[in-house]
Amino acid sequence: MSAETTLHAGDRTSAAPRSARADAAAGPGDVRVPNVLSIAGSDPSGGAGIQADLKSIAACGGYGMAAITALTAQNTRGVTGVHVPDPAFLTQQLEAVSSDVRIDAVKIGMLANAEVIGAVHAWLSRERAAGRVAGAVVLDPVMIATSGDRLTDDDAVVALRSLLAEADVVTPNLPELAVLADAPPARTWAEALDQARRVAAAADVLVVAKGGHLDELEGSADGRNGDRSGSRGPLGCPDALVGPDGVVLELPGRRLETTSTHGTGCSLSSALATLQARFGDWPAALRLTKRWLTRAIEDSARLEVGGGHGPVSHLGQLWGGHTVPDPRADVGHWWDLIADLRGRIDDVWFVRRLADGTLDRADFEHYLAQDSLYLRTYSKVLSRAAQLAPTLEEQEFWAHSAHECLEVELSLHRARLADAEAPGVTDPGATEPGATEPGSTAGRGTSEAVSPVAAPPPGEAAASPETRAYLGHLLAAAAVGSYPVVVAAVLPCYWLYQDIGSRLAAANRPDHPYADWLGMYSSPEFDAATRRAIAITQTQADTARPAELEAMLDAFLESSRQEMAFFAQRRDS
Ligand SMILES: Nc1ncnc2c1ncn2[C@@H]1O[C@H](COP(=O)(O)OP(=O)(O)OP(=O)(O)O)[C@@H](O)[C@H]1O
Ligand SMILES: Cc1ncc(CO)c(N)n1
Repeated sequence: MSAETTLHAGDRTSAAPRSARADAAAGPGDVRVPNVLSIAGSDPSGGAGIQADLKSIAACGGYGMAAITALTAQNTRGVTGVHVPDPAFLTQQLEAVSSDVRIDAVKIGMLANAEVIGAVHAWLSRERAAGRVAGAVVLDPVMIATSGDRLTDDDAVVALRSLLAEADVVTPNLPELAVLADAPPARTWAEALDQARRVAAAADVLVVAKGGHLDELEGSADGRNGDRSGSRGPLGCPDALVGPDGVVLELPGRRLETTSTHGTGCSLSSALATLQARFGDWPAALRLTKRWLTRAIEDSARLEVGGGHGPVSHLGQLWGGHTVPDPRADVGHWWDLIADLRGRIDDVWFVRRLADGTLDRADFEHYLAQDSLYLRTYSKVLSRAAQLAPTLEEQEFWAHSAHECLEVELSLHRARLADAEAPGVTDPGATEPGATEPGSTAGRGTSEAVSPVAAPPPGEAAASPETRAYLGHLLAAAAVGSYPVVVAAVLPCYWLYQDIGSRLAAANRPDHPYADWLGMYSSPEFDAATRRAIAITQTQADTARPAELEAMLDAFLESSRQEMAFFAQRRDS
């Protein structure tokens, strides 16, 4: 493992993408285009080998180079011949590249025999020592093609094991993993993960365990591998990043019903090398790689190539208007970026006291009054989303949410007016007649179950500076933001509430002073609305250009900060 990667290996455990705010600037225009060298065999049918690598590198935003280790005669049905040029000529190719071009990442694929492995090993050690190969090395220990044909001599395995130590990441499929672990093929996904950990520890590398071959495991013929993959349900296709201490990142995946998986291993390893070079972080790179590859497999349906195991559509996402893989286009990455903030919300005095039942009634009422003001305007911003929505279905979703918000606000308002007429009714357990039903789907639809609260002065409560600041941000998005920006701005109000709500609901107990209210804090309807808002935002991010993505992420992060400040506000502020 190189010094460079050992450094990043520190990130293994934190799994924290380097792309904290500034580094999230990941558009093709913002990030240096890495020079990525593939050292691999040729597949003339274009789906695997260097052909797949060059397409994958390009699709992921890198400049691709290729030194050819072997020429295969193959197509989607199988391999009919292999020609291995003199390893000295491979060395000549490699030196031609490294003597001239800065190499930001290396992907190593098919190495047909021990001599070829030796040539690559010698070149790599030399060039790394000289500082001419500074980037990470991803080794795909190719042994057998998808068609079942062998691509590597048996005696090459020993040499391949010694090359592992030069790599930063190794990407074996399940049969190859067993060979590297010198063990019988894993019978379960858990066993595969354990083999991966042992290989990682022995060679001090990271191992990507791939689930592509899970369906071939003994007993998987029924189409389910629940106990085998550690998850119930239909046969999945998980991948995992495993280090010497165990799993660093496990990515569940859907298993796509397709025969177009020729070259998926080549594509995965070269995409991973490229995205790691762009973002400097293995977990983030693997997440992006998996997302990209899954779609490339889906897009294979558009190709008509051969009659066997067809290739994936490497460039289909670009043809369809999507961006080059960019963490900013992954709403899950946005959520990761606010992990610190999320961690701190639970410690905000208001949330802590709400959870443990020590929240002062006057503080609770202040919060409800501000929430009521907030919801009135938030509803207008949701209406703006409805106005901009590109489909009837999305328009309906936002309009419905806007309506729910008003219902909640009106019930709060009525509750306070009723209390103003009947002062002294402060039993927190009582229920306000006419309050809306639990399970509102509004973005902040959590206040409808408000029990009669001590009456504030009739009329309007003044908006606090925090309420004003949050609404100012949302109104600005509504006034001049595009649909993608508006949906990104309203999202934290759903997502953070849903997240906190589930923890608050868990903290509830029958004698809690705000038991009714906490009980309403999470509901299946609100969960569903949150999922829908996330999905809509993700769809917009999928096709957003870099500048738009930046604006979406900005809007999301600012709303998240405002949510935090809203919770943290004090009565006398
Ligand atoms: N049917 C599928 N649906 C979804 N993802 C898949 C499917 N088959 C393979 N993959 C994904 O493709 C990648 C390669 O996995 P696999 O285990 O097939 O590697 P491989 O055998 O080295 O590939 P190759 O076909 O190039 O030899 C992994 O990310 C895996 O999850
Ligand atoms: C050249 C080449 N490399 C790797 C693979 C594995 O998919 C293949 N089929 N062909």
